[in-house]
Amino acid sequence: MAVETPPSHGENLSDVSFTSGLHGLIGASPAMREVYSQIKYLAASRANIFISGETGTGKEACAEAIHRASPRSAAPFVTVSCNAMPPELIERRIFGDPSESAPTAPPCALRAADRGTLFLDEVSVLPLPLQGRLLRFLQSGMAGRTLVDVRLICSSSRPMLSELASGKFREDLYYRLAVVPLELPPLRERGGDIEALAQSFLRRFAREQGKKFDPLGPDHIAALEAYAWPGNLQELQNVIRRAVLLFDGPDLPLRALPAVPPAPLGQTPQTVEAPAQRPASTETSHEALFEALAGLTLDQIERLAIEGAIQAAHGSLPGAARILGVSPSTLYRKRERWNDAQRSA
Ligand SMILES: Nc1ncnc2c1ncn2[C@@H]1O[C@H](COP(=O)(O)OP(=O)(O)OP(=O)(O)O)[C@@H](O)[C@H]1O
Repeated sequence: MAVETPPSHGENLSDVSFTSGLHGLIGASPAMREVYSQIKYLAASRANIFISGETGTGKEACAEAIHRASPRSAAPFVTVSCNAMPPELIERRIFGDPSESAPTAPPCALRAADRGTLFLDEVSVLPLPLQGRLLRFLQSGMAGRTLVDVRLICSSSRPMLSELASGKFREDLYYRLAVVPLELPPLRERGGDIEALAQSFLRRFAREQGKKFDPLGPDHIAALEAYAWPGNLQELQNVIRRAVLLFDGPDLPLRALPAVPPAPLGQTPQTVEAPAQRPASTETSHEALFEALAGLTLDQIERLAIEGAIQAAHGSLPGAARILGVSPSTLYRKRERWNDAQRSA
C-alpha cells in the first residue's frame, strides 16, 4: 500500500500562530513546526492517519487538531482508549452492543463518529480477533447495518515495527491504518518549547485554582530543561499542576520541580534518566502534606493520586490501576469525566 508523504516544513506556514499554537497545540521548535505543517496537509486529505510517539507526547491532542482543521470539524471527534478497558468492552464501545436498545449499552463509537473522526488510542493492544473486525469495517464501511463515513486516526506508543514482526499486529491492517504515518517528537527534542509549555500550564492551573503565580524564571527553566521527561508533556503538565496545588504564589519554589541527579563523570545531566520519586524532604512530611492538601477538595486529591500513579506507571492506565488497586475502567471513566469537564470549561 502506498504511503503518502506530507510535504516538509518549507511550505507556507504564515497562517499558523505559534504564540497561541495550532488548535491549542503549543510550541514553535523546528520539530513542532514540521508537525504543524503535516497537520495542515493531512487535515485536507481523507486518508487514515497513524500517529506514533512516546507516551504523553500529545498524540490525542494532535489527532484532535487534525480533526478541527479538517472539513469534518463540525461533526464529532470520538476517542476510544484501547488500553483502558478489557477487550470485550472495547469491542462493544467501537462496534456497538448487539442489544443496543438497552439504556445502559455504550454508544457505538463508529456510528457516533459518522461524518467525523474516530481516534483509536493505543490501537496496538487490540487483540487479533478485534483487528480482524476493524479490517472488515475498513473494507465495507459498515457499522452493523449502517453505512458510516468515518475517518480513522490511530495511535501507538509502542514501536509498530516490532509489533508487526512479532505477529501481534496484522500487517494488512497496519498498512490500511497508516496510509499516512506521523511521528511526534519527545519533549526533550523540542528545544525551547519546554518554557512556553510550562508557562502556559502554570497560567492555566493557577487560573483554575484561583491562585496568583509569577511567570517561571531562568532557574526554573534551567531545571525543567535539564530533566529528561520520560512521561513527556503529560508529565510536565502533572508536575506543574501538582506544584500549583501544593504551593501558594507568587513564587514557585524550585523544589516543586523534578530534581536532576548529579551526572556521573562523562555524562551530561540531560542524558540522566528521571528519578522515579524525589527523596522526601521536611516540606513533604505528613504534617506539611496534610496542610498542603487541606484546601483541596476530595476530587482534587483523588486526581492528584491518580495522575501520580499514571506517571509512576509511565503513562499506562492498567499499570496505574494496579498501583491504586482499582479496575482500569474506573480510571478510564474518571479520565473521560475530566476530559468532558475540560472541554465544556
Ligand atoms: N503541543 C501541545 N501544547 C499544549 N498542550 C499539549 C500539547 N500536546 C499535548 N498537550 C497536552 O498534554 C497532555 C498529554 O497529551 P495527550 O494525551 O494528547 O498525549 P498522548 O501521547 O495521547 O498520551 P498517551 O500516550 O498517554 O495516550 C494533554 O493534556 C494535552 O492536552
